[in-house]
Amino acid sequence: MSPKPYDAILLASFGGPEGQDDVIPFLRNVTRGRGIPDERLEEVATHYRANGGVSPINAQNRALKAALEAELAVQSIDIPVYWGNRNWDPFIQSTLEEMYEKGHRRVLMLSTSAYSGYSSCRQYREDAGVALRASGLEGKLEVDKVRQYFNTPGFIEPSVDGLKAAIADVRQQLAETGNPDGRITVVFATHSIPTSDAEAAGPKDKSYLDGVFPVSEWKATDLYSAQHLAVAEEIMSRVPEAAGLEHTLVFQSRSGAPHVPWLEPDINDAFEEYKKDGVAGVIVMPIGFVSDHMEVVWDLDTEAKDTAAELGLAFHRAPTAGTHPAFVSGLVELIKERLGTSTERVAATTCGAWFDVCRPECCVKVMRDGTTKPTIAAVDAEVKAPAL
Ligand SMILES: CC1=C(CCC(=O)O)c2cc3nc(cc4[nH]c(cc5[nH]c(cc1n2)c(C)c5CCC(=O)O)c(CCC(=O)O)c4C)C(CCC(=O)O)=C3C
Ligand SMILES: [Fe+2]
Repeated sequence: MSPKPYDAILLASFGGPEGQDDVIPFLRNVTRGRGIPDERLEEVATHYRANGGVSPINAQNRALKAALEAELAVQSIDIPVYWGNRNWDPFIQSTLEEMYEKGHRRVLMLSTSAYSGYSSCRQYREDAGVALRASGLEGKLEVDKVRQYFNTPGFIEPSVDGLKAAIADVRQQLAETGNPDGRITVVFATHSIPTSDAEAAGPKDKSYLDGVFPVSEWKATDLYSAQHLAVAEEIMSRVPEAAGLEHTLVFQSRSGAPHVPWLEPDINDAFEEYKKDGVAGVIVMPIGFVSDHMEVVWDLDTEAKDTAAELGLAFHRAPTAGTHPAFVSGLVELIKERLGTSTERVAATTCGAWFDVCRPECCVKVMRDGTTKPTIAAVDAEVKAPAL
């Protein structure tokens, strides 16, 4: 897409509760209209309750916002960063209203979500589309979106550092238990999603992917999984110490009704299989996430770690990108790309730079009433940019 003089950045994220009283209202916001059983909500509430009702995600987003502001200042790029969430205060709609009141007219949205898919990409486009419509700012405030960045060097590099440290740690753990040559599996972990969402990920007409991520390169699976597999392979190839280690992609944090199929295997079930196969240690690489939020500290550092301990597997969980300097400067590169001050569209992996503007019916989700929600940042977006 041709560059534009954006006048503000919207850091868009998931949001999380900030105290015990927020937990249930937050979970209701997340699951509204999605058929998540009450028992699952009660179960997830206990993860937040154990942490004082506070999700780590908001502090992590405040830190990311500060790190982006600092890097923009170092590079003398004069553009303010605002923050808004899908599920908790400050909500995307109130942030967009504030931005408009302060005089901004061309906003570039940057989300804390790296891959294609409904929850990861399209739902952020809907959040903005719905907010513009509900606030009456449709046609008055332009909101575009930074491309999905799973396969940018800035997203990959923190995991390269993390994998190196993890291998050293697990080797040490195994040596201490008298098994220095024990088999290690590198387990790349991401959020499970319904298989129907995985199949709908990316442009509906897959021929749009020719020259970006041709179907011939991800024949065996869906686009969401294929993007993760490409990232996993790229990380493995950048770590010489990982040569000879096996690696897999697993899924975590499944919700939804039991009869609805979600991507598998679950990380805990996978650990049992590895144990049976003679694996001695696991390295968990949480590549599906951008910060060490609740899905990481609970589902991986608590549940999966416990499973590993019960099975007698050595365990190490690598950090997410967080505020790693390579990640922060990589995000600034993506902003510069859209401002037109950097012309290089960087991409790592066999997959090329993703779309700035989504192709028709990308990651489409039809609601229960048969309609789709208003979106931005797509060739078929319902909410049009104003003629400025
Ligand atoms: C792909 C994906 C990402 C990764 C990409 C991205 O980062 O965007 C992600 C991130 C996150 N998911 C999070 C939390 C939750 N996700 C839930 C439910 C769901 N997630 C889904 C998918 C994803 N989720 C889906 C298909 C559902 C079913 C309901 C629905 O279709 O919406 C529920 C409901 C209860 C439950 O069943 O778990 C909660 C509480 C938090 C915040 C953590 C914190 O508070 O620190 C974060 C960053
Ligand atoms: Fe989630």
